[in-house]
Amino acid sequence: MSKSTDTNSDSRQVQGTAITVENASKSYRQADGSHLEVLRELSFEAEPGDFVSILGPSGCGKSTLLNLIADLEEPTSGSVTVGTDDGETTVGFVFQEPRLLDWRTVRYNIEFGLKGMGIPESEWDERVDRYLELVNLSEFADEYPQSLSGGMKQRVALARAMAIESDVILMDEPFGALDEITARELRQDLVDIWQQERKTIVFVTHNALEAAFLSQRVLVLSQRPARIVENRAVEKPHPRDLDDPDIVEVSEECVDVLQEYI
Ligand SMILES: Nc1ncnc2c1ncn2[C@@H]1O[C@H](COP(=O)(O)OP(=O)(O)OP(=O)(O)O)[C@@H](O)[C@H]1O
Repeated sequence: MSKSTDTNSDSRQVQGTAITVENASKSYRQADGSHLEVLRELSFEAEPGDFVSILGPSGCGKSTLLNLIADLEEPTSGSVTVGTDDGETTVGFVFQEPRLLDWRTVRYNIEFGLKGMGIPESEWDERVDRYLELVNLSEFADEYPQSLSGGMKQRVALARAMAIESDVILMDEPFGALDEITARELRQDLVDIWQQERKTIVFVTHNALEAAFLSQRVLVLSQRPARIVENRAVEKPHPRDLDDPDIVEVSEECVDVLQEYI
């Protein structure tokens, strides 16, 4: 895992890993033998500890891009490198649905992720306690998910992803199913956690304002076959407000580009 210190205003000890995507394309073979071209020659880089959002129309290939970064799928051409070519890297995923085991406690749900990653049992208690504290759920460790609100469940999912201490966290519309007030709270919490942990985060969303608020960089994808039609740095340091004119301006620019390429 690479460690370095960055120079921007969100500087903390950086824990994450770089991502390099070079001319990556992805096509799927369909039942009738034809090919569905989903991603076309995408190139971008994320520095260790960056927060990058991917914004794009429905079905353009955002989840496919996350799968390439997670090494769950191979690009048809081009390359996707997380960390160095030879190093082992780990990724944590957070999805739109929290995907918790409802019949198991919050603590067990996080331990289950640790077990899956081969983390020694002797470390589980410390990790679970630490990451539940980070998401403000310490007192809910022994509760079952059905007694938690949607926002709390999503916090557990975030703690589970963080607890494996992966190099990269991939988030696929994690707040898309939450009401706006809860989503606002979680966005701020995510920024706070990111500033403390400085993992590399790639965050998929349909919401341009969310992307502008959270990230250091917003990549806008076109309709399929998706290309990167905007690669926009967001210079404003955190803490940010959703209604800050600089953030709103970035979001409006991204929406304009989206509209052009839909
Ligand atoms: N394994 C697969 N085999 C065949 N086609 C696939 C496969 N995975 C994804 N696709 C197709 O690729 C396209 C892009 O899917 P993907 O889920 O990446 O889009 P998305 O931008 O994440 O969508 P949404 O915004 O609706 O979440 C879709 O047409 C989908 O049907």
